[in-house]
Amino acid sequence: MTGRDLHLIGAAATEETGLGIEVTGLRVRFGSVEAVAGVDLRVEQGQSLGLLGRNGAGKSTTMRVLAGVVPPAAGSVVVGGHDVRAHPLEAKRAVGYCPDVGGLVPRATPWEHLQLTARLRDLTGWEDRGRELLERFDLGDVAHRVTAGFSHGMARRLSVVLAALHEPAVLLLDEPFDGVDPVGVEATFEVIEDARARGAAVLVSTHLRDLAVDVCSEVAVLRGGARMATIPSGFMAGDDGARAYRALLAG
Ligand SMILES: Nc1ncnc2c1ncn2[C@@H]1O[C@H](COP(=O)(O)OP(=O)(O)OP(=O)(O)O)[C@@H](O)[C@H]1O
Repeated sequence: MTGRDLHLIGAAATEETGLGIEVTGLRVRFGSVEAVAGVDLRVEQGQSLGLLGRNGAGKSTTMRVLAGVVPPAAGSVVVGGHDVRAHPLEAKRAVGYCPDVGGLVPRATPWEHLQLTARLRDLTGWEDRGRELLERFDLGDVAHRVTAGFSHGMARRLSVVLAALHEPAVLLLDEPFDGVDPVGVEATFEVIEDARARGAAVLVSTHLRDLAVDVCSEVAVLRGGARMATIPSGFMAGDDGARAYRALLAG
């Protein structure tokens, strides 16, 4: 069975179970700032959606709600079939989350991060996959070096590895390409394609429109905390896509 076959099975399963990502009318407020002002998103199993928008558009806050880190003020958020408000633990279990910043323990090595992730998620028999992911992201040689001295790109790559380790039903990658070299970008593409092939829903927040177009079936554009449009990624490609994107940002 090929990855494409699995992908199609995943897509068919969505129609029956409604798993994936479903966000309706999401609102988040920090004091007087309305960070998210009514966002609707839907990502089917086996699909990947790119989240684009200017600084402060609400992308990371939306991601944090999906990951169970920030509570929604209003709206409905369902990940992997679990409502984040009604079933927060089940929702968190379904998700693999690469935050935009932080998340690593400076005194711990990549291998210790994997051990901690595995323990928190009650994983067994994860070691081969952990080793394979570290090699794929060119982190094998530093598997036992503390992360304190890691470059920004190395830390980004490890964060993607940790998000992907347990093969989550919902993969959330916030700025996974930021400062990452071509080897890391390629490895992240592979992780996204693998996730899609086994029927996971993937959400990728990035400022890199070209990479979003390459790896996502659709892109959603946020502006001022609200969703302006969700469109097939092909319409965002090339010079025409750049013009369309600028028009959506300008309103
Ligand atoms: N913890 C917080 N406290 C106060 N305001 C916040 C907090 N987190 C986010 N905000 C505000 O919410 C808005 C949306 O921020 P968010 O980080 O979600 O945007 P973003 O689209 O991810 O931006 P960027 O592309 O710069 O990462 C911004 O006005 C930001 O200042």
